[in-house]
Parts: sequence; structure tokens; C-alpha cells
Amino acid sequence: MTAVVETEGLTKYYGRRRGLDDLTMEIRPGEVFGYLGPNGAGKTTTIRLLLDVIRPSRGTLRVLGGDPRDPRVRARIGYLPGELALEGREKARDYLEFLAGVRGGVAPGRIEALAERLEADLSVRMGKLSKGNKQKVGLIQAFMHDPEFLILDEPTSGLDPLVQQEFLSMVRDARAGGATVLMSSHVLAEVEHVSDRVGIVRGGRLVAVEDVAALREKAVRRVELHFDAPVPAEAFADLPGVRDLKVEGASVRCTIDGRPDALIKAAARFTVVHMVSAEPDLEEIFLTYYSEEMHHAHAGA
Ligand SMILES: Nc1ncnc2c1ncn2[C@@H]1O[C@H](COP(=O)(O)OP(=O)(O)OP(=O)(O)O)[C@@H](O)[C@H]1O
Repeated sequence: MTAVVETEGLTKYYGRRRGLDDLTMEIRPGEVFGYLGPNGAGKTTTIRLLLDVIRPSRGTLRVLGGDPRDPRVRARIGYLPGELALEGREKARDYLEFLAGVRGGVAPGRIEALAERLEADLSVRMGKLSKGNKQKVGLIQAFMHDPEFLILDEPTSGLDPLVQQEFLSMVRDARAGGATVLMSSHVLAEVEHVSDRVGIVRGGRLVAVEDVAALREKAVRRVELHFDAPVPAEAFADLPGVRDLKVEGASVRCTIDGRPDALIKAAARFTVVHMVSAEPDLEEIFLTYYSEEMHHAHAGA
């Protein structure tokens, strides 16, 4: 299948200032790709290049198998900009209906359904929308024509946690319907539960692309097991992936590196009354991993 995004050596200078440097990446059909990086990393620059808002200084890119300059490519994309300029006396609903008329492909009732999901008040004039409501209107216009490819720049900014959850479920629904999603964020925690892969960009360079499921499997997590009677320490000795083992009476504490399978099978021989397993902190692994990568890169240089 053709990649939804394919870039090679994509580079953008703003005058002498580097916005993006030699980006080679691929976004696969049907995946949710989390695009992560701190302020000024080059996320928005990448997104603007994909949408032909700006043109590359160097390098090539293809979007949905075509040239981003082709308006037919643009029509198949839903885009949420990082900074929304929604102003004026027009009501949000009228604005969205106007856009729907221009773009076409918006199913009847779709705008209202999305507004209900996000709890957006569309009777408010655009100039009077709160930051959160502006973001909701931005999301509605990005999703309303059920595009093949959603490009969302900092989609969760300004949304309260419940609305964020609803937004993530909209992303999952879009993926289930066959769409591909690129979403940028400063923090992994905002995208890890919905992303299939994440790419990290820093100082205009893509420093890594990781599979989220593989990352989670690699993660170290702490586990506690409590039994109805004391258990023998030998039953838990030398299990693959189990470290820092402490067996005390009816409790077992350890950390697991990778799959918990061996530990679970060992525990299953006794009566487990309680189990605690902390969610791995992917942000932490990431930071550890990438500070090491950076270290090696510097050492190599
Ligand atoms: N129009 C512009 N003119 C000059 N420099 C720019 C322009 N747009 C971006 N830059 C610079 O390019 C670099 C990348 O910026 P970009 O906006 O792509 O980062 P970002 O990852 O989207 O950051 P943020 O999270 O702050 O939006 C930064 O150093 C920025 O200052």
C-alpha cells in the first residue's frame, strides 16, 4: 500500500534559520502517528510543508500518493491548525455550515453530532468563543467531512480532560473507519494511548520513530503480588525478565523487564488475592533512551 506521507531529505530554512533539517519519514495507511517534540522543534513546519502552506528549501515529499500542491490531495485531508484564527460576528454553526457547503462531503447531521460529542456550543459568535470552544470548532471542521487523512497540530491544547478523552475516541473511530492520523504534541502522555507509532523531532531533526506497543513491552514496571498464604522464594527465583525480587511471607515484589508472562505463570500455582502493576511511564523511558542516544551521537562526533 502506498504511504500516506513519504518525505525524503525534507528541509526548510526561514532565511538563515533552520526550521526543519533533512526529514526522511513515512506515515503508513491506517496508522495514528504521534509527532512529538518540544517548542520550536519543527512540528508545525513539517505540517505546513505537508499542506503546501510553505514550500521546502530542499527534499521531496508525497502526500496520499500525490503532490501536496494538488488541490485534490488537499481535499482529502482534514486539518486542525495549531493556532486558530476564528473571529467575527458569525455564529460557529453558520461558519461550519458555510465550510461544509464549500468543501462538500459532509453527511447531514454530522456537525451537530460532533458538537454534541465535544459538548461544543455552536450558537456563540466566533469572536466570543473561549479557547476551549475555539479548539472544538477547529476539531469539528477537521473531522466533519470524514477525511482520509487527519493532520492535527496540538489537538488537545485547551481541552479539559473529559473532552480530551472524547477527542481520543474520535481519533480511534476515524482510524477504525480507515483514516490515517498525524497528531503533534509536546508530551507523549497525550498521544500514547491512541498512537500506533511516535516520532520524536528535536532541533529540526527527527531523532527517532518508535512503535508504541513495542516500547510498552520494553518498559520496566513494578509489580506486587499478594497471596492467601506464605509462598516459597524458590518458586519465583530465576524467572526470565524478573528483577529486584523480594519474597516476604505472602507477598512478592519485583520489577519486570518486558513481558510479565513467566511471573504470572509462577504466581498461578498459588492463590493470588491481590495484584498491583504500575502502568509503565513511557515518557520516562523515552527521556532515558533519548538522552542516551544524544550522548552516543555526541560521543561519536
Ligand atoms: N515563519 C517563520 N519565520 C522564521 N522562523 C520560523 C518561522 N516559523 C518557524 N520558525 C522557526 O523554525 C523552528 C521550528 O518551528 P516550528 O514552529 O516548526 O516548531 P514546533 O515544533 O511546531 O514548535 P511549537 O510546539 O512551539 O509550535 C523554530 O526555531 C522557529 O523559531
